Amino acid sequence: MACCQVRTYGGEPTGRRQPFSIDTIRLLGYRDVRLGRMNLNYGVNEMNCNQTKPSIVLVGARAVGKTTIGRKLAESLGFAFCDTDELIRERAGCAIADLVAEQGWPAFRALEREVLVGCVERESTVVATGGGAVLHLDVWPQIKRRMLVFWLTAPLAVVRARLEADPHSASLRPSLTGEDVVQEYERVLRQREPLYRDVADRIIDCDALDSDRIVSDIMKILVFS
Ligand SMILES: Nc1ncnc2c1ncn2[C@@H]1O[C@H](COP(=O)(O)OP(=O)(O)OP(=O)(O)O)[C@@H](O)[C@H]1O
Ligand SMILES: O=C(O)C1=C[C@@H](O)[C@@H](O)[C@H](O)C1
Ligand SMILES: [Mg+2]
Repeated sequence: MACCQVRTYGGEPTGRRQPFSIDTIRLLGYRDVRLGRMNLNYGVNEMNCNQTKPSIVLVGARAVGKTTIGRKLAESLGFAFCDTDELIRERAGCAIADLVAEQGWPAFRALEREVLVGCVERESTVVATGGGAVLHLDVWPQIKRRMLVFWLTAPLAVVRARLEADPHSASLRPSLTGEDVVQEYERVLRQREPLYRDVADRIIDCDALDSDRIVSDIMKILVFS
């Protein structure tokens, strides 16, 4: 029986974070929680002992595959799935592009913040976030106390191609700056990369792999007892 969950922080005493190995931690069905060697030195944060299974949050740039991977990962884990953009659409009662056109990005970000805060209490859930969810700096410490955060990355060319090919891009991903969406992509990504890095417990380089392969790679990281 599980008694307590632990969360490890990868990183050096300097504060510079590194991806760490959570392979040795039985995060799911954890009868026996052990810490990787490096983590012993760098701090352990006890998580809520009543929580049954730690939820997983996916962050990353637009069109990197958070929704696609998140849905499949949830299925593989037997977890619930939720998507913050979907919840925002439900609350707004319209497409993201219409919300932004009518009320502007601040209205979208306000709803996004509410939805993110609502996700903090979710158990046994995979949460796919929107590309800008990391902008809500004050919410992430709460999220990180209870959930594992995976940052999905892929080469710029791969993501740009998906962004252009995705028929949902127009309604899901209106321009953030007034520039062409593909043009602004690289600059926005550069600005946000430190934020993704800062919240991430683990970085998943999706490269141009198919989604089943990415899910199976993530499943291998999560060790079952
Ligand atoms: N591994 C993959 N291989 C090929 N196509 C993919 C892969 N992952 C996602 N896609 C495609 O890329 C597009 C964007 O994927 P998805 O909507 O999952 O991205 P996202 O990260 O959730 O984007 P957003 O930040 O806007 O929510 C979709 O058309 C999806 O089918
Ligand atoms: O990168 C962003 O800021 C966004 C990404 C999408 O997932 C949506 O959340 C919305 O279009 C904003
Ligand atoms: Mg998405």
